[in-house]
Amino acid sequence: MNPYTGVIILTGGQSRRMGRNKATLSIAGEPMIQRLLRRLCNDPEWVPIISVKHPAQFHDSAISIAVDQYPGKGPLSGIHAGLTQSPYLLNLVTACDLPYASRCVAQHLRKVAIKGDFDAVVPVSDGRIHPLFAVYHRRCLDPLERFLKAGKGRVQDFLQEIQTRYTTGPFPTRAFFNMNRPEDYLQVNEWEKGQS
Ligand SMILES: Nc1nc2c(ncn2[C@@H]2O[C@H](COP(=O)(O)OP(=O)(O)OP(=O)(O)O)[C@@H](O)[C@H]2O)c(=O)[nH]1
Repeated sequence: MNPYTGVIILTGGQSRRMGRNKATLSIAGEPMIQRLLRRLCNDPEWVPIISVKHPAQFHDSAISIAVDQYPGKGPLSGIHAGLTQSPYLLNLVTACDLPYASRCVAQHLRKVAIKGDFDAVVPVSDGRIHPLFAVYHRRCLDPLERFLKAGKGRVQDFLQEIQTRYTTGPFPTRAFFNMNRPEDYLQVNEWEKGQS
């Protein structure tokens, strides 16, 4: 198996609940997108692809950008764009609002995907599935395209149409903590203060 894995970082959301762009929220002086690049892509075998709604949203000549082809369809649209752009068979998809996204978890998901040859490997923690920190095989692209063309958009529904493996870990605390609202961001800042 090719050792390279795409890391598709979804940044094309509207951040309505947060009220400001979650991809650029700063944690200990570091914007979320940079934090994710550092945490997940500090090994050359984990190659970032930034999934955006508009090309103007992010620019870095060293990083591949994937632009939504199904605007308004939410995270699945970003996953579709990322998989279209990715030359790799296996791809970690991550939301941009996960401050404690963990490469150990990503590696575990990748191993499970390789061992069982699944279309997607999705973690389950505290009884909740986390499809926005999950590994997707590139062959999800065709079924995903059909799904989106049929006007559908719910991630959970899509996972039922492919060979999805759910895995329960154990996973590190907070690995799937996501910041949707200002109070979640405040909570992360409190945790970070406790670290210093
Ligand atoms: N590329 C792309 N990413 C998206 C899209 N919608 C959501 N995302 C990303 O998917 C992840 C989860 O998004 P949500 O928190 O469900 O939605 P959101 O639009 O960011 O936030 P709300 O407006 O508060 O629902 C985030 O990383 C978003 O940036 C989209 O249409 N395109």
